[in-house]
Amino acid sequence: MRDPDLIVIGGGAAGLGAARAAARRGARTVLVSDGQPGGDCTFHGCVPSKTLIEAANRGVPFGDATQRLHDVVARIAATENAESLRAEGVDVVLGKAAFTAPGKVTVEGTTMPAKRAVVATGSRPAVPAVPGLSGSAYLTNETIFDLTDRPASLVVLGGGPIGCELAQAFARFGTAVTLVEADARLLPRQEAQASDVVGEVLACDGVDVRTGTRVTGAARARSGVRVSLSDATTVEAERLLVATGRVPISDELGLAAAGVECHEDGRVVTDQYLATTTRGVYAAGDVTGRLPFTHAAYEMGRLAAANSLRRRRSRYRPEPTPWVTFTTPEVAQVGVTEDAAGAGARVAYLPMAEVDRALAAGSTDGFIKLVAGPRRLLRGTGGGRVLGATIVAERAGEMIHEPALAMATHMFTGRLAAATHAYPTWSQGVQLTAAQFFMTTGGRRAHPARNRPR
Ligand SMILES: Cc1cc2nc3c(=O)[nH]c(=O)nc-3n(C[C@H](O)[C@H](O)[C@H](O)COP(=O)(O)OP(=O)(O)OC[C@H]3O[C@@H](n4cnc5c(N)ncnc54)[C@H](O)[C@@H]3O)c2cc1C
Ligand SMILES: NC(=O)c1ccc[n+]([C@@H]2O[C@H](COP(=O)([O-])OP(=O)(O)OC[C@H]3O[C@@H](n4cnc5c(N)ncnc54)[C@H](O)[C@@H]3O)[C@@H](O)[C@H]2O)c1
Repeated sequence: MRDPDLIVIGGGAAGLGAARAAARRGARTVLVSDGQPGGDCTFHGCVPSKTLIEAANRGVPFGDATQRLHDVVARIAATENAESLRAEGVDVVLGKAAFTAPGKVTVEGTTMPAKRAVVATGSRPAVPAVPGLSGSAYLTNETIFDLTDRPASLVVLGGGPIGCELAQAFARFGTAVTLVEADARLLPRQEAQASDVVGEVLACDGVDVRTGTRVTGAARARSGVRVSLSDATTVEAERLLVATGRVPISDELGLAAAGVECHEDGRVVTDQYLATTTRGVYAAGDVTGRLPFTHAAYEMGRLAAANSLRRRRSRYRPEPTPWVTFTTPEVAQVGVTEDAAGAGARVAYLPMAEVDRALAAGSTDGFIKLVAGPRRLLRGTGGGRVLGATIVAERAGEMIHEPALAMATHMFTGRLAAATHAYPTWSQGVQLTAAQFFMTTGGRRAHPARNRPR
């Protein structure tokens, strides 16, 4: 076989994005993956978690839900397997890759020349150093989707997206769930008001939410596991799920041998073109520590591969990338939050209780918040360009794409306000919110952003 033009290491979303983009450009592309292509998203992340969440919301019993989960994973994995990738022009090598020198990659004892490479090795669960935890048979996202029987009780460590999504899903299946979060609020990376709504709905679902609380110890107990908390209480449950963040997979890759530098916490150092510190080597996805989402990983992979193969490179622009936490209601965000908005920014806010469709659906938890820059032509009145949005609503994951498109196209809020939206849709709430940059509507008007310290 002739030498590859590009070697992609890792078969998750970032690796798939990179390999497909390179093959489409006619480059001889080799994808090295130490498991079936698909990565975390397909096998241990988005796909199984969203299948489980949908089943829980529709009242499907746990046993049927896990069967459905395996079917859905298999169907999606079949679109990404070695055979289908070969049909797209990508050669797949199954095995663990490592750099042995600049321009050289070894896979299971065979060395390949790698004048261009994309590192897309993803991340693994971060497990806190808590006495007794390692012996407590804890679950992570790599094992929880293999459960066949519903646990009667579950302690979830970590109130980020994984913790909140799965705590609610298991509570809806009938498991008694305790959710422990070290920060003062759930989903600490999102708007504080979003955390409040999610805390309230989880409590309504029967989840025992303990924020501002750390785990100080864990031990096996007759019921399963006993967890000691920093507030001097203990919780016993059948199972324990650790969902306390991620660590990039950059060790055991021989990156130092290739001159590729990493930050202290393992993130591969990349510049605005996703280039690493070694010429010809790019990185994409979770391993970079940039936006930790499937669609962002895929886009980074696509761009990294294109940049490695062409002279005129493009910058990676993360700002208009939306993300969604799939609780009920969903929490969706793009761009800046009110707290992070700069001077001159204005904010429009609308509770879902004032959106007719939400009233009709009897699903009024949540709000829409739009952040816009200054509009100098209108002397600061009116809305400038859309800088960010947070939407908490039953269908927030669908609604966020309008503000995301506005950001991607540098749109002014006036266009959102002026475009006729169908009545009565959830998205009409976005139009009503945007209108507040121009007039008082329903007694509400956009206000200067309040930058609150966290
Ligand atoms: C429970 C859960 C739910 C999630 N839900 C969502 C969601 O709803 N929406 C969303 O956008 N994101 C979600 N995410 C995040 C998303 O899964 C990740 O951001 C995404 O998978 C990152 O893709 P990646 O390609 O960077 O890494 P990965 O998917 O981790 O892929 C990396 C691949 O590289 C392989 N690899 C590692 N080292 C080597 C080596 N030396 N040689 C060869 N191969 C190697 C790994 O085995 C893996 O297959 C979720 C994550 C979790 C854990
Ligand atoms: N819908 C989605 O897009 C989605 C869903 C799930 C996961 N993900 C991604 O997967 C990654 C992992 O998710 P995650 O929720 O594990 O990570 P995370 O880092 O977002 O959240 C982890 C949470 O655990 C808390 N924590 C850390 N140590 C703790 C301890 N000892 N005790 C109690 N709490 C502790 C942190 O304060 C944090 O709130 C994230 O990057 C996330 O964006 C995305």
